[in-house]
Amino acid sequence: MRTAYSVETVRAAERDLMARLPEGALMQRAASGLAAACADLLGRVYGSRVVLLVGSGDNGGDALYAGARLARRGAGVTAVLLSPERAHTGGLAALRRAGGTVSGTGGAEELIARADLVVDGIVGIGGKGGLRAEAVPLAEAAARARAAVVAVDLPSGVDADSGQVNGAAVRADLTVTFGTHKPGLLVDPAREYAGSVRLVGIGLELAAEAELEALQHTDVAALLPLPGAESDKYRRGVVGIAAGSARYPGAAVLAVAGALRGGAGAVRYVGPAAEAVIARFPETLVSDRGPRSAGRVQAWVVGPGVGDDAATVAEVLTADVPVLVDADGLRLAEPAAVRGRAAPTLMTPHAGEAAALLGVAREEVEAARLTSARELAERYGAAVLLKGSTTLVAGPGGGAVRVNATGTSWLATAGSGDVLSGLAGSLLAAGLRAVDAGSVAAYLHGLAGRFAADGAPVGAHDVAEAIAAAWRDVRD
Ligand SMILES: NC(=O)C1=CN([C@@H]2O[C@H](COP(=O)(O)OP(=O)(O)OC[C@H]3O[C@@H](n4cnc5c(N)ncnc54)[C@H](OP(=O)(O)O)[C@@H]3O)[C@@H](O)[C@H]2O)[C@@H](O)CC1
Ligand SMILES: [K+]
Repeated sequence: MRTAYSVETVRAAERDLMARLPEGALMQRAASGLAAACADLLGRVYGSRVVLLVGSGDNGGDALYAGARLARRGAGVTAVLLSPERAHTGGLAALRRAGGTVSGTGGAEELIARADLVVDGIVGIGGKGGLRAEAVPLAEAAARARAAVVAVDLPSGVDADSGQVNGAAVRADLTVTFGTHKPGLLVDPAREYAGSVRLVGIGLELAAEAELEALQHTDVAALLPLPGAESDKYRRGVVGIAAGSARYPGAAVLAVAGALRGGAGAVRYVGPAAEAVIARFPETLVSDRGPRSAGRVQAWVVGPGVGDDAATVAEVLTADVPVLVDADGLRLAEPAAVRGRAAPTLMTPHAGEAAALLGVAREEVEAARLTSARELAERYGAAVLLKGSTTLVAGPGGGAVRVNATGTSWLATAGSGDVLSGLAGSLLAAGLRAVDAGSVAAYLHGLAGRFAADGAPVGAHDVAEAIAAAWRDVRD
């Protein structure tokens, strides 16, 4: 499991560790990891041109000490000091001893344009608000330059805890982060500024709960429902799909396609698209008698393509089994009916649907994805899967939010969400907790999207078909 901790937790762990270590030891650990990453990126350190962008805090100190290490290996290192009188004294002395030079901000843009590597030590976890005005031209020059850009701990200008970006921020090719990932490195929009992320261990012991968790292959493998020798189809769980309409039969077909690959023993379809479903998937149990009379299921999926069928949505919400609400269902569900449910609920909005549920503009959700997912989960007393290039899954009781990074932009295709809801519903029926079902489904769905796309456009049915390959890959 990859985890990310809040700045507050990092600060507390830093204090504990600093009290036990000689002064400056922690910064040396950070600088040594940073210098090694820079050297890897440069390939040949000797003779390379390195520019350090140095702010007034310890983030700048890390950059200066790492610059000193590179200078000792023969790099030409220049530090651009944003506030010369407040730059880290020890770091500055080390750089000078190693033969590095110092410059003010005048002329910095030309230095950056000629550099092989730019190290962004403007600001780290001590940053507040967006990048300050004096730092903006430097970030812009770095973006224009052909140099590789390495961010120290975080790309300067992004918010460590929320992943929000207010105004300009540094765009990095690589971020070298210390002790733990920070939420902003895993959540969009900040994540896009970080480039690839390298974690350097510095010995922090993080006592509090993580803010974010990102499942990896082994975590997903451990959560996948596998049939035992005793399992029959009913013990493996039956998932009910209340989706589709005369106008949108495809949503039903795609939700069933996802559900058949999610590990439930059987898929029961209820609604007006039974013919289309059966034609494509003859193994589906179909019924046109409404959810309540359809026979026992262990979880429901309601909403994809149901159009204006509010009655079906309301009926499913009264079920005493887990319910996944998606698409039209999110618009039609009575908030009180969701909040009043005793069994778990999983809501799966994209940013636009989440915005409608929260009564804000779509842009606000996109700018503050983590806060929005948490807020929705709390308001509705439900687990919330917020779709996007980094899908988030927040639980109703707070706690760590799951973030999924397997997604690909090829998944932004019509019907892909229907496949995801079927898949997640199937995992719910097989007995996974709502947050686990959502995050395992997002993981498999993202992976399936990558396999199906392989660099070319895909349709949602291709994604559904590739889910089996995603399972196999995870279990390998
Ligand atoms: N945690 C750990 O275990 C370890 C942490 N380490 C390192 O320490 C870093 C944290 O250092 P830190 O606390 O000195 O804060 P830092 O990020 O340098 O920024 C503060 C300075 O920036 C300024 N400033 C603020 N906002 C700004 C903005 N928007 N735009 C521009 N400037 C802004 C602010 O100015 P002021 O408000 O005072 O005028 C203040 O002077 C951490 O990220 C990691 O790199 C490692 O060395 C070892 C292990
Ligand atoms: K930085």
